[in-house]
Amino acid sequence: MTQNSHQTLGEFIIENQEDFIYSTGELSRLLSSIKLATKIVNYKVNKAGLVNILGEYGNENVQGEKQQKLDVFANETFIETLSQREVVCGIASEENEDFIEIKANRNQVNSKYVVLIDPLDGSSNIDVNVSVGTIFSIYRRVSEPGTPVTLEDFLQPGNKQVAAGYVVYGTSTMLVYTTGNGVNGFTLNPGIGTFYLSHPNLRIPGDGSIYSVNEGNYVKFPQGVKNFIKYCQTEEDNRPYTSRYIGSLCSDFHRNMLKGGIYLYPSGTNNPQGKLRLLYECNPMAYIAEQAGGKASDGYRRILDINPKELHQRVPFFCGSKNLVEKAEEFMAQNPE
Ligand SMILES: O=P(O)(O)OC[C@H]1O[C@](O)(COP(=O)(O)O)[C@@H](O)[C@@H]1O
Ligand SMILES: [Mg+2]
Ligand SMILES: [Mg+2]
Repeated sequence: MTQNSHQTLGEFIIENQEDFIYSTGELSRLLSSIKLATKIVNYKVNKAGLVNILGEYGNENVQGEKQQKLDVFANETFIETLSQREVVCGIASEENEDFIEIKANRNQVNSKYVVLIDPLDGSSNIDVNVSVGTIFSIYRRVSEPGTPVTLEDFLQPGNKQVAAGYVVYGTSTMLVYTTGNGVNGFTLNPGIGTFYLSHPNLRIPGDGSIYSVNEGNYVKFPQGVKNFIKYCQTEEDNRPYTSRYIGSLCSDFHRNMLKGGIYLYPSGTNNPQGKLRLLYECNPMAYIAEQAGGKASDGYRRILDINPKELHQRVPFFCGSKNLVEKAEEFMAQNPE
């Protein structure tokens, strides 16, 4: 792997494509298209209040959530940017009920990749100028190229991902991704419109003193989670830990990756499967966490080994520093649901 701190994302993608077992340059073109779509979304996010893109769009998505204008803009931007470049044969998105087969001139796009995407993560923070993100997950299709794309091409376990990443539109805009050879972070220089390698070889500290969970749901949590939160708050050893919760998965995950910590979105009496979606939120973040030395589970099972059944299925999510996730799992095992 070649790295120098002033390397651009474009150079990094090209210079490291040989590390990718299926390397033909196709994945590099796909990653470059995601980079382009990210810049277009970033341009809107940064001046959201000035360009009438705050507030609700007026529709509900398949999750029953009110779509924000920026959800729709980001969704359309990623779908258009990837489709026009014929770098994917199919796209599944949080904002679309079904997957989209990409056709060019009515013919099947001959790409071997499908992408699953959360175009705008942390939607509840858009209107209040708190950082939001984008999450993507890439697989090789399982159906034969040239044949219709199938649901099976998307319902693959996370351990089959060939690449995954997220973007944080925060104080600066960062894109963090992996193709299975470690995790690297790039910061956008808005003046030039170029991403530069700013965080090479990211590693999550094994331990940490930050826990991120919406404690407003405390009474609905499983006993194991309640006990883990009490453990974090107990004055003992290097505890109590610090509670930090932004309410944007990308931003909470990113902070915990840099500082050490755990993010939890457990099941609750109101949502037995939790809130986060396995395919385009938990799998990509779990792949990045593991590639950076961290861990991700649903409290019991490794997220990446879960066999998906539905496009928008949800799973409880425990992710971050290895020792903290294992501690939380200990409490879950002591109080099985
Ligand atoms: O407001 P809650 O229930 O704590 O949920 C916050 C979580 O939901 C999400 O906003 C879900 O993602 P979307 O915004 O993409 O739907 C996560 O980013 C975040 O961690
Ligand atoms: Mg999300
Ligand atoms: Mg979203």
